[in-house]
Amino acid sequence: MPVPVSVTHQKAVGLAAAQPAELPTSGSLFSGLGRTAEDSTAKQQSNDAARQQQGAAGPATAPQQNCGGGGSSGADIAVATRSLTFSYPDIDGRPLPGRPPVVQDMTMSLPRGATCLLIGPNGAGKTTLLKVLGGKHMVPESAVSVLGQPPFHATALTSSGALSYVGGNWERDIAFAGYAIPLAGDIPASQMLNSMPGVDPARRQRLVEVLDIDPDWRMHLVSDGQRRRVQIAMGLLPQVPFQVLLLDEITVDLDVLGRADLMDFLRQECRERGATIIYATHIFDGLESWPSHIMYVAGGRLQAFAAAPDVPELREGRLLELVERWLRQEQRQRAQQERRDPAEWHREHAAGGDDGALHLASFNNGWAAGRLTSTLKHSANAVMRM
Ligand SMILES: Nc1ncnc2c1ncn2[C@@H]1O[C@H](COP(=O)(O)OP(=O)(O)OP(=O)(O)O)[C@@H](O)[C@H]1O
Repeated sequence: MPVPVSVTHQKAVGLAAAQPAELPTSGSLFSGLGRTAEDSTAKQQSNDAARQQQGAAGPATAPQQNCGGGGSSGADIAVATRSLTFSYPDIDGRPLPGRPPVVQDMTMSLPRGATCLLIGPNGAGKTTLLKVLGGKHMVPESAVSVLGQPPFHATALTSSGALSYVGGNWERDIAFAGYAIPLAGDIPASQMLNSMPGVDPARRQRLVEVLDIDPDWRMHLVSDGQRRRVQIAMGLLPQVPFQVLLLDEITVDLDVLGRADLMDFLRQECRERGATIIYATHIFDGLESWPSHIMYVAGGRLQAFAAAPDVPELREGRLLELVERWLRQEQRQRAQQERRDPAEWHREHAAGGDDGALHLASFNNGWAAGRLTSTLKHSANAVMRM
């Protein structure tokens, strides 16, 4: 039986819970700022000092002034990565040949109470990053810390509901029927919502109201957006309300009102309880005032990470403009890269980076049963290759 593990880079060692982030914020990515990581850190330290003077430090306000955790204690950090690198494995457990890691050398930390927008083009690695943070893929214990613990190894984090990942469509693979079959049994919504043990009835009722769920909905007759509302409620219900919530474009099917109410509710949860949310999305309208932090990923790398007050476009209601500029820039860079010598590109990426020493910590994270045809395409087995 293959053990679910992953292929990682050997640089990922020694995450201390209270490590300040190496802020990858780049001045050129934020208009009118010219701000460097050092500037951000200095500003943050002065903000921290001002907060101490005012005696106003607390989980609800701290993230507004705290980008990467510099100046924060370990207990204040909700999510941290250090040199996090992750590759999906081929059928033999080794990285897919010729493909760079999907997440590369990512170092950051996010304080408790933060509402962080995760932005990036299609295929940037957002879902993969959220799944790694959500404990769905194994990486070295030293590479990721959520609430002070490695999320894959500390299973109580996810089983208790303290760490929750809500993403993708509510679907599953069913043998002989196909992949990604929508979950659509003839089950009333009320039965699903009541099936979770130990839930505070007031919280359940609140979620039903926020998400405007009709308990009489039958799950095989609902629309995509209605199914999504129940899915989100189930993700937010557990007995221990989330401390860290990872949302992977969950609002895509929701109407404008449903989305606005949900985002308000989530921000309130962070302010009142010091919970932390990372939200990956491609829909930006009306989100300018939502995030306390903004994180931009492209090509598997963290390209920018900033506290909201440091991003003029957020203050000025021009988030969409900022994202469009980032994506166009990424598109241009990708086009240039593709024009480069492909052999050189292959050597650089397949070798796992500058030192060329890709370390196979372990194999077979993405258990490949049933996916033989897709994985054989990359296999060294010439006879079976499609
Ligand atoms: N199970 C998998 N096996 C191999 N490669 C994968 C797997 N899942 C994703 N990838 C690859 O990883 C890369 C990043 O995918 P990911 O889904 O994390 O991107 P994303 O930023 O969430 O994209 P989108 O915005 O389109 O949802 C893509 O190149 C994708 O092909």
